[in-house]
Amino acid sequence: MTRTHGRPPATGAWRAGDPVGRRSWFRLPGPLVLEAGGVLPQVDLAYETWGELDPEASNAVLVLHALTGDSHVAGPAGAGHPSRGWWDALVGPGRALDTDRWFVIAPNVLGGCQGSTGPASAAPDGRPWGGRFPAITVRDAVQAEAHLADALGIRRWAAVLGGSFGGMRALEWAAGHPERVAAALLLSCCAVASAEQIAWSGAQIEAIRTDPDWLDGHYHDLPDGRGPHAGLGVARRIAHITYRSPRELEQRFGTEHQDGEHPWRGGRYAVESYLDHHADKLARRFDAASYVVLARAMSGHDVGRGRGGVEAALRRIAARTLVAGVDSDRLFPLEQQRQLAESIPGAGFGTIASPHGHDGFLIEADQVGRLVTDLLPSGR
Ligand SMILES: CC(=O)SCCNC(=O)CCNC(=O)[C@H](O)C(C)(C)COP(=O)(O)OP(=O)(O)OC[C@H]1O[C@@H](n2cnc3c(N)ncnc32)[C@H](O)[C@@H]1OP(=O)(O)O
Ligand SMILES: N[C@@H](CCO)C(=O)O
Repeated sequence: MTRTHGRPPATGAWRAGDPVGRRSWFRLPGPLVLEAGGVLPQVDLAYETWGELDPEASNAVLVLHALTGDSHVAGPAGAGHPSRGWWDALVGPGRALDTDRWFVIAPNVLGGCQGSTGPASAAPDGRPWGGRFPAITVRDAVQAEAHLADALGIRRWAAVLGGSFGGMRALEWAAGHPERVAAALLLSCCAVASAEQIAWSGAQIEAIRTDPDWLDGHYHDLPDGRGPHAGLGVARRIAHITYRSPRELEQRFGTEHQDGEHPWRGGRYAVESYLDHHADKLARRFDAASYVVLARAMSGHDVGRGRGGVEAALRRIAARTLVAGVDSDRLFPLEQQRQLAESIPGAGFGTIASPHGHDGFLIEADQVGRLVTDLLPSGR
């Protein structure tokens, strides 16, 4: 296993109290045979860690990111990360995931584009996988993560945490490897993708595939960084609407025009400008083919597949489990999490109160922190 240790960047917004993360890469010991039938001959996972693994490897907490997240859970921008960690407030000395006690580890998902093997990575012929990258599932991603855990000597996670796509993987860990998960926090996720979730993703995927620079996914070696960036931007616009609540959009933007622009004269409403901003930001940092592969994996999520159905799969879970969702989430409605909690033996259920919709699990860090504290055992 190759490990390279990170250090605080020489410049950038380093803050007192920031935990020192280490960025590392792990190569799977052999080919990964995929649930849908393909094989990835070589797989690398990029991951970051905070804190120290104890000698018994008993204090490891796995944090799993959402669709366009990455391994950078905490800490300043820098070293390939354009912004601060996405759950920055949760990880560090004295925080909910206290790095004086817990060894926190976050991999970039299989199929991703922030260091782990994905469509932009080189295939065995040396050229980018592009459109040849095989279909992957939530289960494949967890299988790759299990190899990483093995390599680090972690037989059992003290806890596995994730929201949305990360929550799907956390659930898959708990149901597929019950003996390896002591506690699980399942946020803003579901047992099986709903028709509406698949429909939203399908529209986003179509936006990418109809971009003239999609080229069936074979765009990675086009000159000047050309690619289906416009299509990815449209996908993000569609997705971002589903990530926020109608009430929030109304209160923040209403019918306001963007400064200096008028919609009757070719200008934009403020809410359109806001979506443009999120589209541009994602198109700059994310690979469209990864987006397609991961969105497809989310649509294929079904924890009950091959396990006698959802109820039977959820009954296998042995972890102390807490399920929570955001009260204003229209993409992963709270009812899905309530049903999950009811079907998992002994699971607790919590509500994150937020006007922000699905993204509330990222934004309401204080409330998520309290859920983490409730879940993790206190004392040493
Ligand atoms: C770069 C990275 O994100 S690294 C990888 C980690 N990322 C992830 O895990 C993805 C998850 N993150 C996300 O989905 C989102 O970024 C969230 C949920 C964290 C954002 O939530 P919020 O903090 O509520 O941000 P919000 O949706 O209000 O957007 C704020 C941005 O919109 C911009 N904005 C607001 N109104 C307008 C407008 N009318 N026109 C244009 N831009 C606007 C703000 O300037 C701000 O820009 P900035 O983010 O570049 O500073
Ligand atoms: N906004 C988040 C939530 C997706 O569930 C992301 O882009 O990853």
